[in-house]
Amino acid sequence: MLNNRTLAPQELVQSLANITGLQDRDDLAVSMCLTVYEMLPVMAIRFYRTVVAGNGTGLGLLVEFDEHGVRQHSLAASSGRSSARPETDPWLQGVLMSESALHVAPGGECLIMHLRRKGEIYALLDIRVHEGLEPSDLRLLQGIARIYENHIALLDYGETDTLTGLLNRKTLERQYFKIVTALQNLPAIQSQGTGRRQDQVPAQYFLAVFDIDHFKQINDRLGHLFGDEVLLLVAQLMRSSFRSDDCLFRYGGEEFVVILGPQSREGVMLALERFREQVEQHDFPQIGRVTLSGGIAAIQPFEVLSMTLGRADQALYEAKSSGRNRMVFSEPPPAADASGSAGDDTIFF
Ligand SMILES: Nc1nc2c(ncn2[C@@H]2O[C@H](COP(=O)(O)OP(=O)(O)OP(=O)(O)O)[C@@H](O)[C@H]2O)c(=O)[nH]1
Repeated sequence: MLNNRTLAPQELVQSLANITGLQDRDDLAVSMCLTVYEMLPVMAIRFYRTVVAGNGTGLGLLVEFDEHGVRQHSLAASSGRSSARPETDPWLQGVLMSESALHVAPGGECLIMHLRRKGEIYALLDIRVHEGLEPSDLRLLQGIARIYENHIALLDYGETDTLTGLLNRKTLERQYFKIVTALQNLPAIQSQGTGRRQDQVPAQYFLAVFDIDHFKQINDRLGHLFGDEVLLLVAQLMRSSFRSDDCLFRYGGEEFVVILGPQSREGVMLALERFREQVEQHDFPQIGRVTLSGGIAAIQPFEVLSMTLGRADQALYEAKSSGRNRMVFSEPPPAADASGSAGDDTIFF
């Protein structure tokens, strides 16, 4: 069924105000779809997020909007990894590779629009219409897309650490809360699953804390500017070493946090060891060799951030006191099993 509604200007402004009032990117995607659906004569809208797959960039369906209402697919911890099936439509894949921001299918009944973030394609909006949109509708659509992109840029600015460009401490709290909420809802998510093997994702998330070894000596010997340069280089090494859907934070000073998952304990240890070795082997200008130590804790569904951080910190302390330049796993809290820990279970989406 075609949505023939045309919004009055005051409703339009209200809709746009709603978009710019949101901080959660998943809610933002829903609000964006709702606005377009209400504003233009469309039949259906799909919002895809770009996801990094093994062999390049793919698409994950995040929101579907049509006459039946809205269907939102879970993203794994909002990390950009869609739990929905990956999109394999060759036309959509082609659009993803293209430079042009707006694509109209022959016949005009399908429009795809790029949504960009930091110059890269961040999402695709797939709009199905009964007949081609008017030029004025297209301009309206492009305007909404600009508002969305500008708002994402502002969110990015508020969520990142100015020196390293990594996510900041405030964002860690929000991200952590999202993960534990998803883990707590695990049984509900499981019951909605298709049960297909390829839809199964290991349910464990991990939090790792790193601290640069003897960083004070670097500052004392060469000055804070050199110290800052080391922080910057470590952040760059983090970006190149970890997967793009791992969440990287500067926690404060020379402490960094990574949230990894869903992953196995072995996979996490492998990733962290690889990063530790990369830092150890990197030639830091004027300084030479820099090492770091880390502590890792599995995130428990009913544990608050300060407790998980506390366990990771304790493991970090052990890494420091047993010689530095190493990663140490924290043991789960004694009550973990009784509290509904996901353990080695699987999240079904
Ligand atoms: N350059 C720079 N230094 C910082 C920043 N934040 C914290 N520091 C410094 O980081 C140093 C941390 O030193 P310590 O906590 O004693 O630890 P460490 O020297 O790394 O020793 P270990 O952690 O035990 O290996 C202090 O000298 C802080 O002043 C920053 O943003 N820039």
